[in-house]
Amino acid sequence: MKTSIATVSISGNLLEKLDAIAKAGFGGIEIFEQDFLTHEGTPREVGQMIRDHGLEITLFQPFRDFECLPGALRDKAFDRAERKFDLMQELGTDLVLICSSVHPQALGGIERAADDLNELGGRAAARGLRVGYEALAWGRHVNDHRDAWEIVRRADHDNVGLILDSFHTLGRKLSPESIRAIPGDKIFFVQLADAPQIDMDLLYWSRHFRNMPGEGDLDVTGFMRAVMAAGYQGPISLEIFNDQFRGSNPLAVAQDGYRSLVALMDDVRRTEPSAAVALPAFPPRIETDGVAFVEFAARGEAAAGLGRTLATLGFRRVGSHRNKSITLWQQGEVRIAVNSETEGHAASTWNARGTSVCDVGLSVRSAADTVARAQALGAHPFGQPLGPGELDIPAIRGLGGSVLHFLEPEPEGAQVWDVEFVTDAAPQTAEAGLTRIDHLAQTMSYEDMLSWSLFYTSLFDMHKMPMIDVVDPDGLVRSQAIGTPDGSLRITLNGAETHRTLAGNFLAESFGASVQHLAFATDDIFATAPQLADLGFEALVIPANYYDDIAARFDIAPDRLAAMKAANILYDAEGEAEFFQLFSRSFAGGVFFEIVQRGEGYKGFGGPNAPFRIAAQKRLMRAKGMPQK
Ligand SMILES: O=C(O)c1ccc(O)c(O)c1
Ligand SMILES: [Mg+2]
Repeated sequence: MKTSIATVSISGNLLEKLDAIAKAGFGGIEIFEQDFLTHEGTPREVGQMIRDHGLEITLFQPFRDFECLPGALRDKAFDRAERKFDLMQELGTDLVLICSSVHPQALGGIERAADDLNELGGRAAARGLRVGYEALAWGRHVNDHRDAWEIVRRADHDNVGLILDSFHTLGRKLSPESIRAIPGDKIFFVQLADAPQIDMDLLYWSRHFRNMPGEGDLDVTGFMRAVMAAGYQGPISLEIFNDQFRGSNPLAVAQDGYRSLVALMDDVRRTEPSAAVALPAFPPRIETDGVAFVEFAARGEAAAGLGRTLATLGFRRVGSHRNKSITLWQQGEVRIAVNSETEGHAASTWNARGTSVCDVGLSVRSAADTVARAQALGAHPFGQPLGPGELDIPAIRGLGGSVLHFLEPEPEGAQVWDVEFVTDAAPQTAEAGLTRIDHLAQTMSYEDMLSWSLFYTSLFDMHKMPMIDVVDPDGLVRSQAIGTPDGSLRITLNGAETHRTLAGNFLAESFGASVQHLAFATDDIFATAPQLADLGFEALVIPANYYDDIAARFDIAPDRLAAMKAANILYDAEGEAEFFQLFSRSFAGGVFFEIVQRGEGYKGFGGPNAPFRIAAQKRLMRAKGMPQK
């Protein structure tokens, strides 16, 4: 599979872009004219520099306002094209993209456009070059790939072909199915982009909001299935105009692009089996059964404090590591490790971020398959030296310095706790009915949210839920939840735009840690709450106003409401499905725990309660004089 990306998709100068694109694994670039013009160096030198990076120039673009011009303007357009042909030959590329004209004087007419392209095809052929024609969604006369194809068909020249761009087709809500009937060898090039479904002017949407396939709401897979069914065998190229990406880390964006392309083409070959997709075999999206463990890096008094907090939540200290300074806490299926090592991954996390989650273990059917898919998508395996008797549990590096371990179902999966940990003789303390991890909440800067959701949804069988706004009194936090179809693993990704929000403050305080809270499930929060109180748990205090408000909004029996108020339990409902939650106080720069009772069919996370929770957390921070950015 020949992969390619338009230089306009990422930030930096040309050299920085090429370094990032080559490192991410792409085979070629669409050179956007401006990236070349602003570079110092002759076209020949630029071409050489690109090839020295192991990259091919798959396309030179864009050539604008070519077809259907009258009189002298038409002659001028052909002169311009000849000059660009000179340039292409110097650069070393044979294909130019002509996008449909937006020129105010462009005349319409399919035949006229076909004649112009036929003549241009002749001139290109004389130099061994080819011309591709693309319908811009906002083209003056041509704005539909079916019209562009009709023009190319009538131009009837071996050196003239069609260029398809998923955005222009899907953005205009055109069906891609007609593409199946186009001869594959007349499709010269394919550009891919996704976009969030927002109703706005097409040109503005395209130039600012495109994103990687899988990051938006368009059916790019359906589009590409039609293209492959047509027999297309050329480069598959990303052309992403996105304001955020233009200002982000070029390597991170290029790696996301590569990941999105590979995941997309894997989906295409699985759903369109007749299509010839030249991609090495790797396992399909991985099904996971949820979180097997969460590991904190913590030392000294903070580690002891974390242990005390876990005890007030009903966790029992069940063991300590044979060789390392790690304690293990358990309740129901929830396992939490507290790692105080001074070497290795936990130690480097602690050095960089202080007390924070350094590792998450997920339950999967095959850890080897999970690592194989992750590697195919560009992730790196993670390992560190094993001590005597330690098991080599497969792991990868996630985003933002995180590590993910993969554990297989018991009995094999249980081994690590039996083999590496010595059972503590600690007295059995009371549990509080916590059964499993309902969800993990990760915080990141707003601009990294798409990366994180793509990471999870391309590797695992997880789907995005609608994005919601969490209202912090000091700014909005965007929240994107993702989950497995059966809800066994749920993750909320919270994107903070300012350090003044609670989420942003956590990011600043923890120097970019990601897991900000863990939510534990209970089957009966009204039984759990008094048990927690007996254990000395201090819930986050929710003001009386909140309970007046939910009494007005929902039908809640008075004794139920009183019990909720007494235990600081918050409430939400989706139809008949109810949801209850309560929170711990924060520690370590803003980490906290949540306890939820999720009624059958409730899909959310208590979003409407977030402002109350955040305001209460901020009150506590102010009372304690904690730093607030
Ligand atoms: O926004 C544009 O002008 C533009 C240019 C070239 C393309 O291939 C495209 O899809 C859009
Ligand atoms: Mg395009």
